[in-house]
Amino acid sequence: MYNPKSKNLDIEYFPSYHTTRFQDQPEPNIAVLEHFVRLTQQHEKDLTTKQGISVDHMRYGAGRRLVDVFYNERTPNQAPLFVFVHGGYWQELDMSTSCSIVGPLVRRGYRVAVMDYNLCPAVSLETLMSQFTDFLNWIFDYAEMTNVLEITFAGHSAGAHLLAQILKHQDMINPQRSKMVWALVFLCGVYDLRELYTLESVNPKNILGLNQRNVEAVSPMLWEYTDVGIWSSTKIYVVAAEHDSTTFIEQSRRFSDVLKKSGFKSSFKIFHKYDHFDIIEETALDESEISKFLRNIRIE
Ligand SMILES: N[C@@H](CC(=O)c1ccccc1NC=O)C(=O)O
Repeated sequence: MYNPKSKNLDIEYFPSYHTTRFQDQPEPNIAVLEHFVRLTQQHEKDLTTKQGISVDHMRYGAGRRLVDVFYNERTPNQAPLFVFVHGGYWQELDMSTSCSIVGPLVRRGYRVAVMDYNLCPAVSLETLMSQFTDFLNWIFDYAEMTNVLEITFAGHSAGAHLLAQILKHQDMINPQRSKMVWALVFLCGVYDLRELYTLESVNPKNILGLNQRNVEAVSPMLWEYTDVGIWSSTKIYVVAAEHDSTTFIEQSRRFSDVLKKSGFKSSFKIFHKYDHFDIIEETALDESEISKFLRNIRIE
């Protein structure tokens, strides 16, 4: 559907097969994932032990519904808030691998919230999505309570998919809230799950709980967006990595088109040289291309 030339959808939907790194290893796809987990866990440890960053542990619900908020002694009271939603195909990864983005943003004056969520199959994808909208409510309440004036949200991969719900729930996001949202950054996401849910590799034993009837309702590419006007001051960036599959890159391109046609201020961008994983790993480096992009959003 998104890559007419593909003969193997399992490969199209497995980001680790598309890295160009670790080619000297017997299985580069396994090596890239191991490296990602090791490096991002180190990033998380370094924040508090080496970088003088403090963290408040909070929760928006039971189980894994956690929010960690990071700041340092120079963080202003009304600091802009940056919220990160991790990926892992709704079934893997957690807070310990999701804090790479924190350091450079805290050093630039942001308060950074990293959220975690209950994973499939403990919950179905539909339940996870509804718990994610509870999180959105929670974070806007938190922002209002702490006098935050400006929020940017970023989601990676499955986290970008979850984040797309912010554009749909007009009942919850009133104009006062949408005006606070400076930017939405969708990194390397999937927005149409119709091909993906049929794949045993991505959705083993249907742990996502999807079928032909509910798959469209969980596919942001297929949603109808109304009340777009309340988002007129929010910039939307749909970002893909050069070394992601054609399917992933095309999903991002088409999702940005859908948003633009619906009336949002969306732009599509391919980040050269990055793959699905180092685009996140390098958010930990103050001078990487992805870090420069993220901090320039505010002054663009
Ligand atoms: N098992 C997958 C891993 C994966 O999809 C993934 C890993 C880290 C962060 C995001 C991911 N994908 C989507 O959410 C793979 O081998 O590509």
